[in-house]
Amino acid sequence: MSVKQDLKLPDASRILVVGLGLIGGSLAAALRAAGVGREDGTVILACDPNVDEIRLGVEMGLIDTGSTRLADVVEGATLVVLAVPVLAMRSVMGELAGLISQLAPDAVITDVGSTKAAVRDIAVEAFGGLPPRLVLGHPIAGSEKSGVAASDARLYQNHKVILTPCANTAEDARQCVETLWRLTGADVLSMDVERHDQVLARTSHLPHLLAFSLVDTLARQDERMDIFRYAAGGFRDFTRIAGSDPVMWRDVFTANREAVLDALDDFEVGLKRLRQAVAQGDGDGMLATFDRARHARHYFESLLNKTSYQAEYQMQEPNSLRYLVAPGGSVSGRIRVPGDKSISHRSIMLGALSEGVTEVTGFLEGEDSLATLQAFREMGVAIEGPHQGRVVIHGVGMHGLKPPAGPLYVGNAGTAMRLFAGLLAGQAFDTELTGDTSLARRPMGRVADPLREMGAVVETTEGGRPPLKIKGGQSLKGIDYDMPMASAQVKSCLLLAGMYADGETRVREPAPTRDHTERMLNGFGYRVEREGDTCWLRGGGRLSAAPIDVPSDISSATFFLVAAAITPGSDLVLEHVGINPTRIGVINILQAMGADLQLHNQREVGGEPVADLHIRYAPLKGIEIPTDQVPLAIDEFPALFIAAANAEGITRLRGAEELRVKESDRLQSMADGMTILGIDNTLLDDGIDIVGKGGEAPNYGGGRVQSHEDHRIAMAFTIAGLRASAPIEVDDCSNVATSFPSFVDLARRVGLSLDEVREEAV
Ligand SMILES: O=C(O)C1=C[C@@H](OP(=O)(O)O)[C@@H](O)[C@H](O)C1
Ligand SMILES: C=C(OP(=O)(O)O)C(=O)O
Repeated sequence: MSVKQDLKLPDASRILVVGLGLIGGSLAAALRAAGVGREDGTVILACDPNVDEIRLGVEMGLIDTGSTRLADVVEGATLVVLAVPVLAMRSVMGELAGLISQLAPDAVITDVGSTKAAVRDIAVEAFGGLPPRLVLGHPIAGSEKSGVAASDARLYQNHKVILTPCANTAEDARQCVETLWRLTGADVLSMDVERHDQVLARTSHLPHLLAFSLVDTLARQDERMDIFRYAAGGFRDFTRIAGSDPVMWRDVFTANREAVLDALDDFEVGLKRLRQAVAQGDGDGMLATFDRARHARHYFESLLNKTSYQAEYQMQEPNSLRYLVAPGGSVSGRIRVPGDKSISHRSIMLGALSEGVTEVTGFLEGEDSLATLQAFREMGVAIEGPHQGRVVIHGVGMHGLKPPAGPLYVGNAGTAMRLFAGLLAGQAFDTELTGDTSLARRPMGRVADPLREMGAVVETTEGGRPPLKIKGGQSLKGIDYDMPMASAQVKSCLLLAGMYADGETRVREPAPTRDHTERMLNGFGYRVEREGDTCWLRGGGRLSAAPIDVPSDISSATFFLVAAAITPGSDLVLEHVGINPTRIGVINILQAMGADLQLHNQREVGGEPVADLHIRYAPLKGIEIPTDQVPLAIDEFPALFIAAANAEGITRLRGAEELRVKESDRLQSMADGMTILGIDNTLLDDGIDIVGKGGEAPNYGGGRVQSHEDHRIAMAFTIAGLRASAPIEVDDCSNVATSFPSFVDLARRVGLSLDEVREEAV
């Protein structure tokens, strides 16, 4: 479902298109198709040096009238669109500047040039400064065809238009140009002029240059007839754009010379590397490049098509997926939730650093673990998949990673950033780790400080926040570290750095935390010892590839355990769930509350215990959560709070201040949402008291709650719908894809009544 703003240009506009070619003509055609002109009295005019183009434009019904002379058509124009090649802009703007007094008083001017700094500089020269009502723009659409005859009303539909407003650009003028383009069906976004030119040099100008060059090179060769006669789809796909307008492209390369040369230099480095791999028959080198490219293309395509959560942050658009949960129902069936997130991250990390090939099954194809996978591809590791949870990692050994070309983006994943910090501190090259807005708020001093004690050079921003800049080539030494908080991420970070350090790295934890890193290191032949609350390893070892079967994530299973536990009539089996003793706090807590939860078919897969969990509804009672269970259930509390809201009596949680530094402040986010639903709660610094009514009637009302960029908050309030008296709406739910991409499907399959609403940013 999509909610579209009612788009409208002011009545009786006079839109003047200067340059009636493919771009200007298609704009006019799209405006006509959107009804502009017929009902609202808007006139569309054009100016073009070619009288035939004007005549054709009128015949095609695109424009009302036109002229070859600007002076004939400027009178009273409210919106002027300069759709001429970049280098023609100088004379057109110069002429327009002389006629400016004839435009309507608040007239807006915009352009469609493919490079923006050059157009801005021309405007400054022509108008003696940048007019506040000039909004520079660039529709990213085109075709190898040219001329008004090729106009296409759908040319801009679902394409991007980039506006590059400057500091003095009037906001109402920008809005007017945005409306103009949105009427054509385009997505409009803004960036600054310089960034636009850099980005376009790489994504548009460079590919055009390559296509022109390839076709020209082949066309000069003797056997050219044969080459073109037998050209297959690949040649056609690659060279389609070599049929584009030469004048326009000459202008683009002239106007954006520096950025294009930078892009070309980078390309030449990559091409040389690939040439060398081909010359030396370096199959692994080729595979690494092709595989990285193939997946990068897929990854970025999903970002651009906005099928992914990260897209919303990278494109700087608000998170706009809302869940609508109908009240009531019950859950039943037999399901398998996706693979464990913690183990999935680690499988890629250790697989990449191993000698040999690691095959992973059950890998979580969620955005957090995919970000880890992508980061290793960017460091030269060949990784096949994921395909239905299967990933094959061609390990490069402890010292085989290559410097990435830019910052490594790990999205929403705290685990990725903290574990990477340790691993990258031991590399020979510099790196930078960045993440989304939620991750940018999370504390990284907890890893940066002990890493510095080990001799690492790690820079954070103020308050120890991301991005992290890690200097390579440092010699690390082992430390004996007493962790101030119970954190598996800090422990794992130090163990990973410890592999690159001199001597022993020892970590003492104040309470047991998940031990997947230790188990997997041992499974890969890297010895980690433990005595009581301390574990340690010695630097300088090696990892040998080993197969990994990732069990289902108990943290994802939790949402359905709680759903069944609170809903009369429920009976559900969750298959193949990881029940590592450091993760089973949720089982212990639910059982202590009176849940009818049994473990069947207990077995071990790849060093991790698993079981099928069978849960049936039984009345729950409020309890004091034992503090030793807190680290063992740390990610499960949002869902457990919903269990508490349906239990009889008060549930008290203490010693859980770590919840405040997750994807959101989970104590606050849950308290806010519960208050909206009418669930009685008292928030403390390190915990919360929740008063549940028990019984089988609805225990609270409905309402609209926020996820605060936190997947677990979103899912917790979704299952709350089962016992609400009215619908619950949960805002900001795209982040669910970070850990549980199939959540909605599975929720519906077991019996929740749940709709997804996607809203366009307004
Ligand atoms: O090591 C891990 O995979 C994780 C450790 C926990 O974080 P902390 O180490 O910050 O407690 C947990 O909350 C996170 O979801 C995953
Ligand atoms: C805290 C979580 O993950 P991370 O720290 O990796 O962002 C989580 O998944 O609940």
